[in-house]
Amino acid sequence: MPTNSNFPLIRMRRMRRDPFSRAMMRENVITAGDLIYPVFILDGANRREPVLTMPGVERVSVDLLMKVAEECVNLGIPVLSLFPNIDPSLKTNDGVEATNPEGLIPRAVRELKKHFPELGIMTDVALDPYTSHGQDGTVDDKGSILNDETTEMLVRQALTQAECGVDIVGPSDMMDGRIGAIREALENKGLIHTRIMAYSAKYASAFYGPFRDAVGSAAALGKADKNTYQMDPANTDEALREVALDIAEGADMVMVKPGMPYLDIVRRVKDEFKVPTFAYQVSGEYAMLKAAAQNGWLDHDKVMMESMMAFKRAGADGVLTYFALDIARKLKTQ
Ligand SMILES: NCC(=O)CCC(=O)O
Ligand SMILES: [Mg+2]
Repeated sequence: MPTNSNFPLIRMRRMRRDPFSRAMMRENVITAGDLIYPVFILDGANRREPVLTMPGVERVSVDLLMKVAEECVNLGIPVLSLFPNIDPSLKTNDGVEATNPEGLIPRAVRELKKHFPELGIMTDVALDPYTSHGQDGTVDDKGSILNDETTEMLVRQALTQAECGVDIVGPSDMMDGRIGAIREALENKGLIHTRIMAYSAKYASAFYGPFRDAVGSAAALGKADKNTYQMDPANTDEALREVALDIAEGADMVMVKPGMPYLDIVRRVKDEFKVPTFAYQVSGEYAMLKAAAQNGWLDHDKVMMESMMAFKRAGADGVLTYFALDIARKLKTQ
């Protein structure tokens, strides 16, 4: 026995013995209010297409999106986040379709706000669903992603979204200076209530693979990578610098992405800045858990809830997750 042990005065198992004492000492809880539900949408009416690499996830047309929104409201999920699958004929080098006020996302936002004014709506500010090459910005003839030209387009995209009533814009592109540029443009237009959730520490991750199938940018991107703007998975201090810059530029909330493999970053960001901090359990994380569960290798609901608890324990104030409906339904029956 080590000399500093107080055994048997201290028996850690005493408090774990019964459900009531486990409940008394539980440090974290999961609620529906922690969830943000990312939804893929496409043009047309009464259309739904399964995303084959994300079992249980579909792309839906705007009319069917209303049913999804209704379920979010009924389950107490506060925010729905929209991602578009854009018709290839509308894609260009500069992704200008992202600024079309009659485009898919603006139409969806107006429809949602008309029917569910109390539901928070978040939109992605990024050009990859709209570009012919699948990068998040304008590409020059040497293949470089142009920071400042891209930022101008992102500002126009964010204003288009804010003008049709979106509550939260989520710039996910990792261009330098875009949070400040978007915040200034929103203020200048009197759009002072539009919240910004900055994808501040977004890593160049292979866990995004299924998402690129879902929005239809995978084929265009091919074998290219996003290493010149998204972060190197080897770094942590750099994430803190990115977050500090986005807060200084006017972000209301910051995000770390991916989620489970980057919980160390979530914890460092929360400890350092004490601002609303979110994590994105990305498509590849979802696909891994779903595939293992489908094979009978993992218990679906248990790993889903445990992964959510891991985000809470790491300090996340909320999580964007494709499991959001499943988690909220489960909470309701518990
Ligand atoms: N801007 C949003 C994403 O890139 C999501 C990635 C994923 O779910 O894999
Ligand atoms: Mg940055």
